[in-house]
Amino acid sequence: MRLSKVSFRYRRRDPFVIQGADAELAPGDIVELTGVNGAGKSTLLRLLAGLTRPTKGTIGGRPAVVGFAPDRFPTGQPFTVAAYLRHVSRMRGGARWEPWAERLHMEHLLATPLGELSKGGGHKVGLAQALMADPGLLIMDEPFAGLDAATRAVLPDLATEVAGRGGIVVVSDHQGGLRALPALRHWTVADGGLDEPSSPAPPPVPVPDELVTVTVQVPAGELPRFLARMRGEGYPAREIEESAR
Ligand SMILES: Nc1ncnc2c1ncn2[C@@H]1O[C@H](COP(=O)(O)OP(=O)(O)OP(=O)(O)O)[C@@H](O)[C@H]1O
Repeated sequence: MRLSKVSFRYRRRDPFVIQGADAELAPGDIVELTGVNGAGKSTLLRLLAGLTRPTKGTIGGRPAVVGFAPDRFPTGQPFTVAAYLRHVSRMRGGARWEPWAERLHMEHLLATPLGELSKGGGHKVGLAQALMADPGLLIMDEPFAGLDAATRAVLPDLATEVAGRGGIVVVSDHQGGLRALPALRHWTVADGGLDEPSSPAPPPVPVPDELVTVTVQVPAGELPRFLARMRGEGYPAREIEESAR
């Protein structure tokens, strides 16, 4: 996939948000995109996805199937999460959505109407619909923002799997969530220009969260409230079946 002298502005006479961007992406590439707020990261991601056309220049060789996880999932649709994922599955030729619901820790959200989702919940739905299609180009806009720790920990594996199948992955990220990946490419957007520094940014300071499993016994009548509270705080809490205890 190749970007040749790509420039973009939202309206005539507006300044260009992206100016003269040149870049090449090869199968298996994973790219981390950074830049200050308003630099043009989301704009560039939409151009890469083909959701917006360049004002000048061209983007060629885009893989046929694009998965796009937006920074804000549009929740104004009259579906529950499960109904929405079934709908996307039908549009994507019957792709299975259940494994994604499990990997993204969203089973407890399936009966929730899209309009009632939290920011992180909406984010998970956006990721599930993007991944479901087995994309040749996966674009994720700030996927680490608003996600609980267990789901953040899964994202590097998901990116690696798509790249391992020959896909291209481009991710805007302020948090260095993919920095542990070997051969991660790094792009920055500043003053409209797209740059790929030869020396990568320093590794992130935060240590990845280590997950431990604990068991807690609560009176049966309090279980729904307890689970809701834990999940509300971002923990993937679930009841353990009697036979599995
Ligand atoms: N729909 C739009 N119409 C007009 N201008 C827009 C639109 N969307 C974004 N912009 C402008 O384009 C510029 C780049 O915005 P963009 O959202 O791409 O930046 P970003 O790097 O993703 O920012 P952030 O880190 O805050 O998400 C900003 O000046 C923004 O105000």
